[in-house]
Amino acid sequence: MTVNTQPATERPDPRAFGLPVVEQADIPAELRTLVGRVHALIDTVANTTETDPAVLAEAAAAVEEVTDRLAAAPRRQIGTMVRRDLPDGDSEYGTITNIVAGDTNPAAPPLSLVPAAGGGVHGEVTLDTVYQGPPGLVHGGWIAALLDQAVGTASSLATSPGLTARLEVNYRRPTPLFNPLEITAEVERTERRKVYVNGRIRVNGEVTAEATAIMVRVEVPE
Ligand SMILES: CCCCCCCCCCCCCC(=O)SCCNC(=O)CCNC(=O)[C@H](O)C(C)(C)COP(=O)(O)OP(=O)(O)OC[C@H]1O[C@@H](n2cnc3c(N)ncnc32)[C@H](O)[C@@H]1OP(=O)(O)O
Repeated sequence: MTVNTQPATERPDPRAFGLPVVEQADIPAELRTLVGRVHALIDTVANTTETDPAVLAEAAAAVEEVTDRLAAAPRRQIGTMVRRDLPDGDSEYGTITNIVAGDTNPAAPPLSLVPAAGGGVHGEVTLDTVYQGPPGLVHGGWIAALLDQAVGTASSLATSPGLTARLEVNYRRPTPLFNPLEITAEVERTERRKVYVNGRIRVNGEVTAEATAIMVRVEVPE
């Protein structure tokens, strides 16, 4: 079995594919604050018991006004990437609106995956009712999404970026909302362009879901 790990320097630069790159450090603090406030708005709207039509109409008009004001500026190009410095001195790219870990996506949970001391990646996130499936529990699709992101990031950092060809999730226990979820993933082995990766979510040290995945590394044109 070959572990065919490419050094980080061979990772493709998204600019070579015509994708704009934003430095994470250059994202304005005020935009981050706005993203957090909009997430709070989503959570609040999803849970409000307000029924007064005047209050609801006023809120909708206020949101529309802010949306129109921000829409006056050009939208980002689809596929815009963000380059992040990692604690180990390496760096990674990800789409800036990635639904699981995008810096500017108010629907994304505040998940940051970083290299783990023993290899692979780890991150921690606490989910609110925006991600609810069964009462008080994280939606199974979102559990898969978190694991997909973790195995994809582990594969990308250990080798080079790829697409998920296969993801098998084993839901062992309910994954609760409002509890810190510890997410880890690591590469098991590599065969040509296929990267076999394992990941899991733990709550209070107990595994609630685990995944095995095959990532297929994207071919970079010469
Ligand atoms: C630029 C910078 C980007 C930075 C990104 C940061 C990432 C962050 C993390 C993001 C995380 C989020 C991630 C997401 O959300 S990724 C989004 C969800 N995934 C997709 O949309 C993928 C859709 N599928 C495809 O595009 C193609 O099928 C792929 C690309 C996967 C392969 O098509 P391609 O034509 O390229 O390759 P090939 O057919 O020559 O096959 C090559 C090898 O692979 C083996 N194989 C193929 N399929 C399967 C399968 N289903 N099970 C088992 N094995 C499979 C195949 O047998 C062969 O093996 P071998 O003959 O060598 O033994």
